[in-house]
Amino acid sequence: MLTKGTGHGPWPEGYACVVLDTVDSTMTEAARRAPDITRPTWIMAKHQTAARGRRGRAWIVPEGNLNATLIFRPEATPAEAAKRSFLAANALYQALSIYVSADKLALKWPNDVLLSGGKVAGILLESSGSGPFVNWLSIGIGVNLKHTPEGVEGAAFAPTSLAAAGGDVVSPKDFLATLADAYATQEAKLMRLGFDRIRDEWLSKAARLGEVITARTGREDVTGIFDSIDRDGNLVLITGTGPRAIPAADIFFS
Ligand SMILES: O=C(O)CCCC[C@@H]1SC[C@@H]2NC(=O)N[C@@H]21
Repeated sequence: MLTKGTGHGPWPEGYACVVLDTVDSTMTEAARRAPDITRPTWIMAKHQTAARGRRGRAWIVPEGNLNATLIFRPEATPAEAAKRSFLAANALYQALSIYVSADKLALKWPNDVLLSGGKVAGILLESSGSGPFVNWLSIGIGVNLKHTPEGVEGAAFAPTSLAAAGGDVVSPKDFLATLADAYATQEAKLMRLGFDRIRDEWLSKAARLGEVITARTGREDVTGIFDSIDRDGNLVLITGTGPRAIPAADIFFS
């Protein structure tokens, strides 16, 4: 059972953790360290000067929020590696539910965590490799623990924070310890039971499942009933012309 972690450890078996004061981005730092990584390593920074979000957006990081990247070598194809975003979302849901009532939390495809309807956490995946398997995978995670970022423009979901939603006070390092534990459990589940079980867990926490939503792909807006995610992690909408599997989009609720 997941319990509150402390930044003093222990870290999950086989994992390492590095805590830095200031970096440009923990994603960039992970890529710099990639050649020397011999075991899964969490890289946390108290401050980031050039944090990035999905689709080239900036990520605003007031002090007291979590900035961390897990880098490891998953021995997976790029498509298999990409499914790790669902593991990360499940782990975030579990970790956050230690500090705030779980009925306020929901997962939004592809990889956001909502708290009282606002975005409390985001996930960014990056990988490198030219063969059939990725050489390394980085899972970047930002969690608004203490502060709600200001100046976020054009977001489909307004940001919120654990503090704003009445959650417990927790330091980034203590939260990371809880999250690291939850993520290691997800990896073990993937190895033992396969992606279907990860997907089922994700779907059980999904926002607006069975309801009408809109996916903005960049080329078109697709509106339909949110039916499922498929075995590749695509969003499945039932539209007026039949089921559509959507690999990448921003989601809007009606
Ligand atoms: O757009 C999103 O929702 C993803 C945001 C990911 C932000 C995190 S903070 C830690 C890591 N370092 C970065 O530069 N980005 C990710």
